[in-house]
Amino acid sequence: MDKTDSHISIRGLYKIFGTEAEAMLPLAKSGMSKSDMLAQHKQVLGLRNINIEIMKGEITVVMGLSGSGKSTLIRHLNRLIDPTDGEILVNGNDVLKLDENELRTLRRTQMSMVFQKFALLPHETVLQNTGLARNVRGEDIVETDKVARKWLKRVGLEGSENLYPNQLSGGMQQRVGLARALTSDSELMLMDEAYSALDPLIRSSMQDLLLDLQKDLKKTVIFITHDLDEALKLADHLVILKDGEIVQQGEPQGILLSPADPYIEDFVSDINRARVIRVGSVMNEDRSTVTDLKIDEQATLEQAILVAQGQAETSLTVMRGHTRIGTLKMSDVLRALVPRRSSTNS
Ligand SMILES: Nc1ncnc2c1ncn2[C@@H]1O[C@H](COP(=O)(O)OP(=O)(O)OP(=O)(O)O)[C@@H](O)[C@H]1O
Repeated sequence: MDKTDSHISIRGLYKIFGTEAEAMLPLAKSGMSKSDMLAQHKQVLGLRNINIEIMKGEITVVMGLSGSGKSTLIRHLNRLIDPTDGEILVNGNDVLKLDENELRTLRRTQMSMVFQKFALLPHETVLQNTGLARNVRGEDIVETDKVARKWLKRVGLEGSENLYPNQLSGGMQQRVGLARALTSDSELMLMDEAYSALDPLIRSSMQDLLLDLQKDLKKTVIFITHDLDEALKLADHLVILKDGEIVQQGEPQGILLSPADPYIEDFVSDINRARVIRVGSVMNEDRSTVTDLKIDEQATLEQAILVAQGQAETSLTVMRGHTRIGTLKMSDVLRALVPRRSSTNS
């Protein structure tokens, strides 16, 4: 991995909530469980030894159940919370060493947030809400309006500029939240359960919109969710938290195909694998078998099965653009459709 591509480095991060946090650190480092620390010392282990490289231009999804530490982790990035131990580097700068002024500048210029509850100002119009971050920074109003209008159009809200938030549906309000983050022009977008309050269809279209925008924008996005389908759809890099610890992180297809432990196996067991696993993750690189039946490496296994018309003996030629990059055998597809289990009796 090229270090220059790292946007945020989180190294050895620990967070313990309570009056004796510092004193608890050696216990947390020696592996005392969260429940023991709570029972014996009345201190809450929020995060333990978190190490993540958040790469520029990627969507990093942090996923975990309620209480796993997602919000605690994201709040460290803009220093709404200080760690008990560890380092956070943003573009190589240690955020723990910033003074109040530098921190304010970091929050206003380098980061934008999209929240689940939209956080729109009710007495300001859509256009004013969208330009908020730039207005707070004291930027030229005419230019801000121009940029805000551009992004409102891009997220599908052209014509709604003069409406007020309560005149919009939830999905539209979330589009304003997204347009506002884009108008602020920060390199980093923090999206905290941003789509969790939306209806499934609207949620799905907002996910598509983010992926579509990301093709051009290549922002660094940190997306928090407790929904595995959403995580698998959006993530370039997926971090799975449990009880304040990372259980597994990596490229989502790799996690699906090689879950690190029974917790992750359980987590991924309900996924519709045919619709989520991609041909490129399952193919072999043998290019000697040439067949007329072609499939793109980004296609899902379901699409591959359709192309092979369900014939078990068929092989497909896997393409990246116009280049042949490998072969997909239906036997490999079948194996990938059955979740890997580390223990057969579980
Ligand atoms: N200010 C605090 N004081 C004490 N404990 C806290 C505090 N903030 C968080 N915690 C604890 O830290 C752990 C992680 O909480 P956190 O809110 O980060 O989880 P989460 O994954 O974001 O959950 P949710 O999805 O419900 O928001 C929990 O055990 C929580 O009770």
